[in-house]
Amino acid sequence: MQRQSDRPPITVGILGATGTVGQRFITLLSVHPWFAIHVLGASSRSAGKPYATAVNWKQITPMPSAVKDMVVEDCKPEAFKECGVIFSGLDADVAGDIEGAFRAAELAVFSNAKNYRRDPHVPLIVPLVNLEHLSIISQQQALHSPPLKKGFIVTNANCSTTAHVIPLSALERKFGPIDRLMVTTMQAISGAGYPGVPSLDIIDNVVPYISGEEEKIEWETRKILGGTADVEPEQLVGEKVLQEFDMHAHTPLKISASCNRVPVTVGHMINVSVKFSRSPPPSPQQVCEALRAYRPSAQVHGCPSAPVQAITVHDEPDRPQPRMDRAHQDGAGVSVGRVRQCPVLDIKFVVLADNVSIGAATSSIINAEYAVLKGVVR
Ligand SMILES: NC(=O)C1=CN([C@@H]2O[C@H](COP(=O)(O)OP(=O)(O)OC[C@H]3O[C@@H](n4cnc5c(N)ncnc54)[C@H](OP(=O)(O)O)[C@@H]3O)[C@@H](O)[C@H]2O)C=CC1
Ligand SMILES: N[C@@H](CC(=O)OP(=O)(O)O)C(=O)O
Repeated sequence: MQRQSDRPPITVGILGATGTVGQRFITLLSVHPWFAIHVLGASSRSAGKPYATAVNWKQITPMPSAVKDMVVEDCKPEAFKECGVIFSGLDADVAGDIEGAFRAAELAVFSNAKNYRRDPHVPLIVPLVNLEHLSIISQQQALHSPPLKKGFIVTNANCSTTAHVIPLSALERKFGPIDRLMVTTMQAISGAGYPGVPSLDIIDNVVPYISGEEEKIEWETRKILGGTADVEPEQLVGEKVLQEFDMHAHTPLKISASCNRVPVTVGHMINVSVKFSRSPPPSPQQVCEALRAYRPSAQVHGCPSAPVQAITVHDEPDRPQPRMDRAHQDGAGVSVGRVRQCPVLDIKFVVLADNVSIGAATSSIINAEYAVLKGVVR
């Protein structure tokens, strides 16, 4: 079989290319071994302008020269019809209609937006956790009217959900199901896009509310770790495939999330406390060993953007910290620290993830890499 690295690059389009996530897509894809940026799309405010004029570039690396003169397109499928893959960093207010139209036009869409995450026939994939859920794409295509041959939508999760399900997946694979879970987030300002939270609201402050976030984290965690949780029975066409991976089919996961916005630019930190179904629970040392040994299928299958180490475990008592640890491995993995016994549940720890990289763009890219390896992108 011919390897992807021996083939011509796959042309890709980026929707929402001027935004926080779109800019990270450009940074990562401009040096990608398989994908080549072909078209950039954004709102009518940006369309028709050269990318360098339309965008307010906020990455710490310079804008890649190859995109500077590309003229930004409206997000209409015709301009993207040559693309093998579409990455979407669209504002959720418009992502539903636009991504739906791209799918109907037989385009393969990898989305960061929340709009389709709860659809039972759309995979919600954190690539260091549940790449196997990609297998429900064929059902999504079959159910579309008319049935689709190449078009589909794959979503990745909320950035906080992504951060904590990675260590949770490592623990469940080693020690069996988690029974219950409390998470408290400290979310960076960049999570709200640009310009995001007004400076007068966030400097010298913590805001203990992010609209819709707690419900999303609770629901998404159950869909990712529990396969089909909360899906109405009549919608369960994807059930058969997902149940195979569902550790919670008979032991529903109980989860409570509390979300806070903190004055950090990039990097979501989450305090996690877990109770395992099994008794006695693993010790903190066993937990650290399981986290360090975790090797998700993105690594096993050789996805080029997968981090070498999925979970970096810190022994220092005051790590991870956003400023010091978010850039580790280009933000493609997560960092865990302060693994210790919890006197109320079993074990508690803190996890840090770059919300724009593994929390968004990097996840989409690894999902697409895996889809290429599996022949789903044609
Ligand atoms: N930031 C983060 O950490 C994360 C974000 N997400 C999700 O990713 C998506 C993008 O987020 P983010 O980059 O932060 O958002 P931004 O607000 O920074 O960017 C939004 C993008 O959408 C485009 N857009 C807005 N309106 C329209 C329209 N009517 N038609 C076409 N394009 C439009 C904007 O183009 P223009 O510049 O022309 O207005 C811009 O490119 C959102 O759905 C968000 O919820 C998910 C995980 C993490
Ligand atoms: N709401 C998240 C980022 C985000 O956009 O999430 P979602 O894609 O789930 O709407 C944050 O503010 O940090």
